[in-house]
Amino acid sequence: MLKIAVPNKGSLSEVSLDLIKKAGYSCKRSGKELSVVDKKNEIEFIYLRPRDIAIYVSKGILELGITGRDLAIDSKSDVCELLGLGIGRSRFFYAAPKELDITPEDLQGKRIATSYPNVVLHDLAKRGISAEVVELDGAIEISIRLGVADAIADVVESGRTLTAAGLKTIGESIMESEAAVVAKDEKILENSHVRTFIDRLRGIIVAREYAIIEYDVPEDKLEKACEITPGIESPTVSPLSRQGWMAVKAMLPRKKINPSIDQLAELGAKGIIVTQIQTCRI
Ligand SMILES: Nc1ncnc2c1ncn2[C@@H]1O[C@H](COP(=O)(O)OP(=O)(O)OP(=O)(O)O)[C@@H](O)[C@H]1O
Ligand SMILES: O=P(O)(O)OC[C@H]1O[C@H](OP(=O)(O)OP(=O)(O)O)[C@H](O)[C@@H]1O
Ligand SMILES: [Mg+2]
Repeated sequence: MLKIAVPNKGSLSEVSLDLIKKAGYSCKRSGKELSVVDKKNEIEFIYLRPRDIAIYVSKGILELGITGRDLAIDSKSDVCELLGLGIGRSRFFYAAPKELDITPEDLQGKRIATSYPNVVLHDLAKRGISAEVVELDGAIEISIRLGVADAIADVVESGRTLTAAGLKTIGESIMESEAAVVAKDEKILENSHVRTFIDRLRGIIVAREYAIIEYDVPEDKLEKACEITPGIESPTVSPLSRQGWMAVKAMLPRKKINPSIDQLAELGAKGIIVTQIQTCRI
């Protein structure tokens, strides 16, 4: 039976489990079970701390895992990413008290608090900076005020935690992260259950990024309309019973929905409808 590690807590847990559920798998725990078997799909979902997932996968103990790219890098485990999931997105920055006017190069000889020691040590080495890395488990932002560090390196999402602690980022982001499906290597794709799992998750991710747009348009405006909604391969075009009018249907990136509706309406399109996609295979 295929064994897949899923995050048991933290920022990635709920979003990953929701994605797996929408892809038609049953992985929901009723209590504190450490694993859930989906008999129908022959998969065992193992609940692990996201930080540990890449370790089990790299050793070949579990075939797949869902973890953060940054956590996998920091664990120094040898895993490859089969699919970025577009959830749990974050950036990783150095930060210091907002009144200090410093750059990462000024961190020489300083104490830097972080939960990602390997990421930070690697970045400091790249910059040729020697600094002390103070490893903490969480609440990193308060470590400067409490006197154990001069600067921090941490995950930033909205930036609200930094602002609340009177800190600001310094320098460019060191790393961008999202949740991803990881495996020991790509050979695992020879397993049909693995391919199905990846394809189904991809279906949900693509469905979240696209919508279906449908509208009617005068035949002489069809070419221009198809340029606005080119779809993936090409739009579906069918004649209306009303002479001189065509119906068009296409997939459209969500970000383009409103500007495209404006342009189509301007062109003379009527009955423009946009619907959500639940899942897809493109
Ligand atoms: N706002 C966020 N805070 C922390 N991690 C985030 C955030 N947004 C996305 N992530 C990602 O979630 C993963 C960290 O998850 P993890 O469960 O280890 O820590 P956490 O979410 O801080 O949970 P906790 O501190 O409660 O254990 C990383 O991949 C990180 O990039
Ligand atoms: O930019 P923001 O949206 O504010 O999010 C980033 C913050 O969230 C996380 O902390 P978390 O809440 O997990 O607490 P922790 O520090 O104890 O891990 C992370 O370590 C940052 O502190
Ligand atoms: Mg945290």
